[in-house]
Amino acid sequence: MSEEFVLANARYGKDKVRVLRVVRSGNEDDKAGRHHTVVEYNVTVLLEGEIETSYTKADNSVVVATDSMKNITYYLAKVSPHILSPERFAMHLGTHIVSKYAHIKKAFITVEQLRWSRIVIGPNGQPHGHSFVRDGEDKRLVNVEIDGTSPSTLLATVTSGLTDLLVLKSTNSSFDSFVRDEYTTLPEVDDRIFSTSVDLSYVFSKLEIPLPKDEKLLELLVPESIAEGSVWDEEVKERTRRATLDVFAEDDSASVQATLYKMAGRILKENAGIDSVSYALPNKHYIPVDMRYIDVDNLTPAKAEVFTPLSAPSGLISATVKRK
Ligand SMILES: O=c1[nH]c(=O)c2[nH]c(=O)[nH]c2[nH]1
Repeated sequence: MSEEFVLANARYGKDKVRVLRVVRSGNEDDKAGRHHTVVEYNVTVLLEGEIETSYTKADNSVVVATDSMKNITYYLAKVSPHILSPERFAMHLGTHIVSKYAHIKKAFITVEQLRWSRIVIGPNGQPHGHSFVRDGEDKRLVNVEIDGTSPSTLLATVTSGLTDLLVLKSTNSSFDSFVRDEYTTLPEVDDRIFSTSVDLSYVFSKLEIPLPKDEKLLELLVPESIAEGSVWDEEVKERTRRATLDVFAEDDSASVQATLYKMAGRILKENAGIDSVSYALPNKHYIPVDMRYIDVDNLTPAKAEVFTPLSAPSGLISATVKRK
């Protein structure tokens, strides 16, 4: 009798592979001249392909162990010339796995990069050669999908962005003219605090990577097209973070929705290689304290100076903006 169910989809892999990589570029013999760069990544590797029988027939012959995925991640962290760019490293990892295992058709690589910024020392602000500071809880987040279903090329979809960028502005934010009915208790305000924790992601135009013929190259390094690709350069990261902060600070905000749309538009204007931009912006409410108990006006927007953060609930405003 045939079973009454089938495997609808399957994807598996390793999560939270934590890696810190030191890149040494100065004169190591001279303690004072040592110049290092560090990156810290949390990597997720997930695979799809001809792996059904591992679920349906207990057939482990199709299983690349998740432990091996962890080992490949460490190995490429050691040898990849792309380690300092999370986008390129993720592409290297994904293309390496899909081209090495014929029955693995797709790789989904996520790289979360934690902040380690160079410490600036002394009165003249000298960047230190090998000391770093966690100067923010925001993270860079990169998702790469490598599609190896076609025989001669790999198709890469690269999504990049940031999470947990906490911002607050203390004026130039209003919210009025919204629906008023029997459920409405929120007063209209021409001035309020606007605070959010920015989650931003943007999708680059798809990239075709021709499979290199040289086995060695495939084994060890990335296809040239990744190395040459310039669209993932640091400048894009800097421009998108800058656009987010600039627009947030400068906009005379009519709502989170309206500010979000302007941020996304600026990113699309400034970055030709980006096809669409998504934001998720929690509206982290700060409520003026009602001080009428002591006959003090702290509620009129212009007089509101003491606020209390509302940990929950928060609004959650999200949208994707794309080119026409
Ligand atoms: O900018 C805002 N957008 C909303 O949709 C909303 N809803 C709400 O209660 N406050 C706000 N603020």
